[in-house]
Amino acid sequence: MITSRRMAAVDRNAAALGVPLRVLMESSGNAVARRIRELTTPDDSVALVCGRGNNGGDGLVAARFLEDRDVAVHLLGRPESIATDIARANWDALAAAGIPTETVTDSRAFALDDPDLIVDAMLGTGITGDLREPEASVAHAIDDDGAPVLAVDVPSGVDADSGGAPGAAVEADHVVTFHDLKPGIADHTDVTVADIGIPAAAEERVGPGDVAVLGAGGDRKGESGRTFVIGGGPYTGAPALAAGASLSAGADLAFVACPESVFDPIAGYSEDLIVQPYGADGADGGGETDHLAPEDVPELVGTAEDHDDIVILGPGLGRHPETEAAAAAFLAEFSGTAVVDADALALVPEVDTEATLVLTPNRSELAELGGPDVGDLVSHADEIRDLAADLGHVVLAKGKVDVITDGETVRRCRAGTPGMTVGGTGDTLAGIVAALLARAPPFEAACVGSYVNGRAAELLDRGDGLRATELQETIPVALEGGDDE
Ligand SMILES: NC(=O)C1=CN([C@@H]2O[C@H](COP(=O)(O)OP(=O)(O)OC[C@H]3O[C@@H](n4cnc5c(N)ncnc54)[C@H](O)[C@@H]3O)[C@@H](O)[C@H]2O)[C@@H](O)CC1
Ligand SMILES: [K+]
Repeated sequence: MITSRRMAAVDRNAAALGVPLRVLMESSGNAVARRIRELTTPDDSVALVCGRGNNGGDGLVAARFLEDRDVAVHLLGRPESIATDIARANWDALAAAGIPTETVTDSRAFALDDPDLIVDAMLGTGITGDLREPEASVAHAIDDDGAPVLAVDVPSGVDADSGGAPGAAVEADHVVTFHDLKPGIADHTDVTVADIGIPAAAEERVGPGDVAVLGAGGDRKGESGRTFVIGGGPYTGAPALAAGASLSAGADLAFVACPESVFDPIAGYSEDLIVQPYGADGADGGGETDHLAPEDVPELVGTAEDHDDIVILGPGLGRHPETEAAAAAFLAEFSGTAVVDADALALVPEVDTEATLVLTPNRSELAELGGPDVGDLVSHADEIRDLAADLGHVVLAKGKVDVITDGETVRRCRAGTPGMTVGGTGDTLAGIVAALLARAPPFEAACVGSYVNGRAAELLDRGDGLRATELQETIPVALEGGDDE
């Protein structure tokens, strides 16, 4: 089953893999023609009613494959108003081949010549709102005719996702849909799902299509979030990189909560970051602390939850026993959304948490979480999926090829360059994922985050000389979908 939004991502990914929509439409139209042959005898007449979008384009291609048959092509609207280049090219191809066509500019002039089968190629997944004219009147005319109806992709007027048909809609006897079943027609009695040659990698690999549909339909659609990095102590660069990358990926504000001892260097990196020191008086009131400790936790949880911040827990925290106890206490008490990275990861299996987490382990951290200790993540993807299911969190395992899983679905992401082995690219990834968590569900944020981080490195074109700080320049370009492969 596939939603229209996911289908839009997949067809864009297919194009990036060298299989453009024009090629897919050829397969779709061919599949429709094959089903028409199954449903009719050579002497039967077929009326193809085509809209001005790509659903109509499928019908026009089908007509070309049925040149030997008694076929009438009705285009709803003037040829100049055909909405897509591919559909128009297929209209021109019919004309060039001398296949007779008819344009319907007024629904009152629409007449069927007693066909044995009507093909509804008016509208597919591109419908918005109720059927307008002339489509609404033509839908009634099709129903009134009484001939059997074959719908292309979905019956026109029916929402492919919900199955709802608020206004007029075609009642189809048969449906040919493409690539995968659409939820809105799952209960239809005669649906043929046609394989149109979309490569499996277009679904399994994260690609530009996933970026293109991001945010449309997410849980927290349209919101730009605040990122709250809890990190730093023994290290100072990691939390600053994570916070900076999250700003580049669209967060409105990025805070870093760090021990007082490292306030100065972290605050000195960038005027864009808001640095909030904790533990100024030390655990026992005697001097500043240099690490996260359990007594800092209630205030951090309170701050993050009060502002609905997306937390990044871990970058540069180190492994002081008090820090580990504090990170575990944070996870136990926090009920919001967080990316857990670096030293904080090892604590996740020990803690019961209500928080929604995206875990971003590298190879050794994955092994510490209970996952496989391997370089080739892809051939151990099932184990990583099972780990994510056991933990109940999204896992983004970082490797040459990243493996991302919510415990059910597994995707992989090959974006990136060899130069990304440089320190800090894991921190930028955590920052990007945090920013995306404000606008998309966790699995989607993790998938797209992996792609955007890798793509940002590709766009820099630095080879081995990559620096993680530079990614902040190209993250926005990668997120815009600029320079699609
Ligand atoms: N996504 C894919 O991978 C593929 C899609 N294909 C086809 O492309 C279709 C989607 O094409 P499009 O996105 O061009 O969309 P459609 O062809 O479904 O509809 C778009 C057209 O309908 C008009 N329209 C929208 N709402 C309307 C309404 N309520 N009343 C009247 N007119 C309305 C628009 O102005 C536009 O001209 C799919 O259903 C499928 O048939 C296939 O060709 C190949 C593969
Ligand atoms: K249709």
